[in-house]
Amino acid sequence: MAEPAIDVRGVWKGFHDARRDQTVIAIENFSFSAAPGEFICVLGPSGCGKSTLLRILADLDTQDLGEVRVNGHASVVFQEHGVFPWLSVEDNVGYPLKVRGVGRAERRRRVAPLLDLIGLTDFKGAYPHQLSGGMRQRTSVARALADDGEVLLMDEPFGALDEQTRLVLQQELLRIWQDSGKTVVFITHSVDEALTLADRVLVMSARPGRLLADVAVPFGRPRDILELRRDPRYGEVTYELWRLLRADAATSASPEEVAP
Ligand SMILES: Nc1ncnc2c1ncn2[C@@H]1O[C@H](COP(=O)(O)OP(=O)(O)OP(=O)(O)O)[C@@H](O)[C@H]1O
Repeated sequence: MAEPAIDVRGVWKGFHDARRDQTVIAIENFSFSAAPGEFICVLGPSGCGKSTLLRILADLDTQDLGEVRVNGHASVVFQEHGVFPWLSVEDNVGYPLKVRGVGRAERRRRVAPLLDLIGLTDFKGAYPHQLSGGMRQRTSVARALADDGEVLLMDEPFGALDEQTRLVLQQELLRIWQDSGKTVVFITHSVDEALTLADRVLVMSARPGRLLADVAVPFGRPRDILELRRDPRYGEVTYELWRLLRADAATSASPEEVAP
């Protein structure tokens, strides 16, 4: 069997809560692995530790316990504010190349097909404040593609967008991913988004984040994200994921959260 692209074993992570002078466990004994080219969605309620997990995978934070192996370079797309307001679209996308010392002419040459891919060629000279939210997120995705890691880590990249823009970008992401062979870890709190995109959905419990279930998504590829919703299995898996989340919410509410 091929070596996993990502291997996470028994990861724990806590943060010091200065107000209460105690440690809050954000991630509890979390393990999973991803095969090269697999699309994994991590689904869980707000505050369950999804971003923390992603930051650990991206090497932006370290776990307290456990092992994390990411094979190759990881590129990251954040939820919002992922683009530099003082750079044009073209310079935002080319930024990772600049950091590596790639000269201006070569950057332009490499960025051009990416701008084309995300449909922003006509806006390459625009600045983020002149763009819609969807265009900014496209820019973010293109920048991660310019960075060209074998692994793409995405932290709720479409969370702040309206439903229609979100669907368009999901379909685009699937198309780009399908041709790229990249391994993707995509964080979301949307059941629909997870089912639309993923090969496997890792369901996280409410804080502390534990792996509740690793659910295989039964739909083939390539996916038409509208047709998908007509598949009778769509309702079944949606129900299964909601059932897991609801059962966890019922058992994990802290006394102060359920107190009248
Ligand atoms: N730097 C930090 N210092 C202290 N506590 C933190 C820090 N980062 C995260 N936490 C805590 O860890 C827990 C998990 O946070 P995290 O941001 O990973 O959750 P999340 O699932 O990504 O949430 P959301 O879906 O709302 O973005 C939360 O209780 C949060 O308050």
